[in-house]
Amino acid sequence: MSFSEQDVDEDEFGQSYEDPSKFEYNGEEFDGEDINPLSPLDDSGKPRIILMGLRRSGKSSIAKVVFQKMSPNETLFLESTNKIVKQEVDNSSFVQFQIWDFPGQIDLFDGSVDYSQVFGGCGALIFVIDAQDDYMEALNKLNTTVVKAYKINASIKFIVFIHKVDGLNEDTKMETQRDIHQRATDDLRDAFGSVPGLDKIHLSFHLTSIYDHSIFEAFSKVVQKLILQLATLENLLDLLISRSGIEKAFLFDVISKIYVATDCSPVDMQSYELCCDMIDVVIDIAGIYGSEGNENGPFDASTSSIIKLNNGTVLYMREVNKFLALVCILREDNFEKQGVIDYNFLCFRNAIRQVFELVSEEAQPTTNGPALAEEEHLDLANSS
Ligand SMILES: Nc1nc2c(ncn2[C@@H]2O[C@H](COP(=O)(O)OP(=O)(O)OP(=O)(O)O)[C@@H](O)[C@H]2O)c(=O)[nH]1
Repeated sequence: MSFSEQDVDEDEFGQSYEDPSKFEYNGEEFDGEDINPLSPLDDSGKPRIILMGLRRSGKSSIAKVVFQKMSPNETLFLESTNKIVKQEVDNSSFVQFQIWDFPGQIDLFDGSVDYSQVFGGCGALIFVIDAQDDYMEALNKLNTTVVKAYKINASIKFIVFIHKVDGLNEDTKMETQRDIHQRATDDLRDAFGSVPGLDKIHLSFHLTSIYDHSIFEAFSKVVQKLILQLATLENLLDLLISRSGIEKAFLFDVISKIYVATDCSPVDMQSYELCCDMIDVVIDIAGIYGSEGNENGPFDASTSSIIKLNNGTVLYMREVNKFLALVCILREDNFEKQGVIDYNFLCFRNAIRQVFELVSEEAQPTTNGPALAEEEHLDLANSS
């Protein structure tokens, strides 16, 4: 991306930038439709995420709270699942996939289910362990499930949700996580003798609860494992924040509040919660005061919002497309150069569009994604 001399203006800080209106991508809006950044592994066209675990561990509650906006208290009345429930996550969502919720009582060896088909097309397997219960039986089932699934499909990503941690104090939480991590990896090591390659399995562990944002955060990490262009998106966000005086930036799937990427600085739960709350506020306000004729719902490419907190922090949100929004956290003094941030955002948005356009053009995208995130391809302005 480059621009010629005559297009350049200077702002009051002596910072030069191009008229942002020129950065509409060939005058078209990037609506993100028909692009799924996740790669399908079977002929359904959507990748599959499987939820497994013992009975009453919380699997259906997770799927309903995250993707059907059920309130956590309502899950108290959920009936036990007695057959595999398949849920499509695709309406109004950038990341499209299927969730298969397995009944807790299912026996992996009773022959009633064709597991080569189930695990063969699976992208990620989430095993849910109830941290408020005795977890020895759950650990045994985790081990047999991982071994069986890995034998069928060695590319599955395995994630363990240590769930219902809302009932535990901080010390017990940490101790439970350490203990489960230790036992689960030891059990897998013991199984190494029988299955070659098992030593390469990596289990990730997340402490989760449906009563706070931890379940959204953990699900974001799961979805990110399936995004082929993740490294490229992260590099783009790193470049954006370093040039714009931003402290933290999340690229959100607006409706699910899953973040599809963030910059390389660590995520703290409070920042993530603040950004989620901002999205809720914007959706509510846009729902009330937004234009009625907007067929895309409350959001379009020109939606933006600024919230100034009384601790000198600014939350800044910009729509990337119909489904995606960038939410940034920055210091109020750095927001004085909003023109630079806006300019950089438009470069960023174009780069994102190019990443996904290239991917949708390529039948077999490469694991690293296109090399767009290199500085010479992205002429960002520098806020300092
Ligand atoms: N305290 C707490 N309770 C939870 C949490 N998640 C789920 N629950 C409760 O756990 C119970 C069981 O939840 P379900 O979602 O039905 O469990 P499941 O794993 O789908 O159960 P099966 O369908 O029998 O396999 C419900 O009463 C939920 O309200 C959580 O994060 N914290």
